[in-house]
Amino acid sequence: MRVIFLIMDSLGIGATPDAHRFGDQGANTLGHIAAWCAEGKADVGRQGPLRIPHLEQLGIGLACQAASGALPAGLSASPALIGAYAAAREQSSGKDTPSGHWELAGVPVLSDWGYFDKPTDTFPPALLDALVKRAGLPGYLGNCHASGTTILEELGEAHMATGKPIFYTSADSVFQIACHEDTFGLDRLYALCEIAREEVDRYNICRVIARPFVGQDAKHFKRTGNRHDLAVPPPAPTVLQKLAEAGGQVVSIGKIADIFAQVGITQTIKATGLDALWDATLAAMQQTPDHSIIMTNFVDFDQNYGHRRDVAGYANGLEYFDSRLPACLTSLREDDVLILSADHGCDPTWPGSDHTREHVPVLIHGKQIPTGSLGIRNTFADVGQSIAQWFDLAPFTDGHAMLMRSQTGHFQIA
Ligand SMILES: O=P(O)(O)O[C@H]1O[C@H](CO)[C@@H](O)[C@H]1O
Ligand SMILES: [Mn+2]
Ligand SMILES: [Mn+2]
Repeated sequence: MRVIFLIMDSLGIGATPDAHRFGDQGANTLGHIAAWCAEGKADVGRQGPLRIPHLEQLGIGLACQAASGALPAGLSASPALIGAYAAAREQSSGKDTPSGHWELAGVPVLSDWGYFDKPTDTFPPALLDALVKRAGLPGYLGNCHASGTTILEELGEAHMATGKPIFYTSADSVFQIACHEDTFGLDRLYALCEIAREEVDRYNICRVIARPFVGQDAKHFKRTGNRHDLAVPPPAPTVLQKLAEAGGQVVSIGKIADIFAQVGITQTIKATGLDALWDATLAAMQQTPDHSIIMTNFVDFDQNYGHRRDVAGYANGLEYFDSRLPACLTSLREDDVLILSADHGCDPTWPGSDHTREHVPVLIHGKQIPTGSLGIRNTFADVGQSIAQWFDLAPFTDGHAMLMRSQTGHFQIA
């Protein structure tokens, strides 16, 4: 058996009961995108109601309805279902990318991360001093909460002129560093991030993120695919690590290896953009042996559309993603299982530029997988627990398997 595990980064399907803790009551990434499309408010580069027929057949509309009480506008109430679907709630304390991925892989993060809360003068002086000293910097810019593209427009030129890196953060437990690839240098940025990783450990920060960019001036700055995330390792063995230790293959495509701090990954494939991520995923499906997990993170939904509050862009991305699904479905072997899910929401119609606390879809398809509802799941860890059961790995303390696999490879709703 192989599991093809595709993460549509930030594709939430409706606020969770605890969303008020985050100011996210009423958020609904998929629901609001579909509504805007149906109202003709997302006609840039595409037109009209949201068209995602293959995701619909996998149950995404019904999962959104189960989570939010409403079917996304334009989607069918009775699609010709080809899989089992659920809506899952996050148990982890944060709504960040690593927490979401780790919980999906069986390991929720119940402790709190450290956060840099203040909107300006954000970072502790001791941290800033240590970075300037250890990295031999002429100073720094930023030191605030910001959207990563807005801050380039504001400070990118000053950065080029002074050589001072741009430090910023968000509602997530992150320390982000933006530097120009040519004037500052990519290797220097990565080296600076390594130092920062050591320095932010004492603040219990989940990730340092290198945010390299290119371009001559504020109007033309563009972030590149050389983004690099330095995460702390997951707090306990994930299903990836368990399978790798049992001799299986774990293929990371895109950001997955970074998100898991390389733990439990046996092969890393880099790719940038929805098209290249799909190409790499389909190629890996041809080459990867039995007893393996292929896991891909489709970051564009989050990074290019969700955080940018770009509804039309998000809709366009979803329609493109959907158009690549048939090739994936026909590449599935007899006992392969395809899982589509997300790590948190990032509603592009929501105020600000941060993630939103939402249910995520869990869409499971395979030749042996029954069709129907798997209900509302109280933790994303139900996904990791299921995969562990399928591969006959030791069970997790969190989560309940959603579908049980018998010795003969037959699946049954648990
Ligand atoms: O605004 P940009 O730089 O895309 O950053 C976003 O990406 C980070 C990682 O997901 C989030 O914490 C958010 O700050
Ligand atoms: Mn994410
Ligand atoms: Mn994000």
